[in-house]
Amino acid sequence: MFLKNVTILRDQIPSFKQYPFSIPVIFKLKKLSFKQSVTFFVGENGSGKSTLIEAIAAQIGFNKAGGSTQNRFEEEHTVSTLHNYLRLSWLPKVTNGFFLRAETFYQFASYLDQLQRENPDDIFASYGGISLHEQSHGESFLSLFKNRFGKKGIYLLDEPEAALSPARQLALLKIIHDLEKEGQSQFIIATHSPILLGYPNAEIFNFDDGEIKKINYEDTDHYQITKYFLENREGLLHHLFREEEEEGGVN
Ligand SMILES: Nc1ncnc2c1ncn2[C@@H]1O[C@H](COP(=O)(O)OP(=O)(O)OP(=O)(O)O)[C@@H](O)[C@H]1O
Repeated sequence: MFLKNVTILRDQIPSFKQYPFSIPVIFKLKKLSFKQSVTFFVGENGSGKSTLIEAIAAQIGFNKAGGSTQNRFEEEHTVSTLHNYLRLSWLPKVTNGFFLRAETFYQFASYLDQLQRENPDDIFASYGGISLHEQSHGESFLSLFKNRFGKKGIYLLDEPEAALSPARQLALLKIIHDLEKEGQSQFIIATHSPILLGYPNAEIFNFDDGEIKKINYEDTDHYQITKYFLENREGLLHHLFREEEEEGGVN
């Protein structure tokens, strides 16, 4: 693994009253240390996972909307300035890698199409041989993982499960495992997937409760809610729908 610590330069932050510094986990963050080659960020929607992973990616020099240090496509979504206030500690430093942002993957695929049109080189060769637009969403994600990942590098993935079937999520676990066992890759992954989170020996950081804290796999909501749902589906749904009916019953 390469990235050891992310430190936030708190004394340089102009105001904690505005996004992204007002997000509770960012407000409290001082330093995050990585001990394993695979780290997961989990937490409720809106808890700040994407904001932090995007800032780490930007501080490495990756395109904030997804891609590597070479990719320079225009992102349409607003990005935070958090990266300007992060210090990354490496041992050793790597610049190779990729930032997968599920949200902007479509734009990234269009950018590759444009590069392919404008360049004599076969740009698609690193992405499975054909345009990512000509593959299904899930196929294109997996093509990226299989073909573009591999060299010594750091891979930041924001909700990679977004397009992947459960079987393909298992395939991604295998790809991560193969890359990690060679000791050449580090992964930081924001996810809601109980399958991905089950990766062995990963460190999981929970963004709930307003502070980033380590959590065991079995203690995550993702594990517990999924397990409970699968084991008690009928009862849980009955309870859930009855509560809803009772709440909306008067109308
Ligand atoms: N560009 C923005 N401007 C202002 N607030 C923002 C912006 N982007 C995100 N936020 C807010 O910051 C908070 C954290 O958002 P973020 O996208 O990091 O959450 P997340 O944990 O990745 O959520 P999810 O699991 O839904 O992807 C949310 O409350 C969100 O509304």
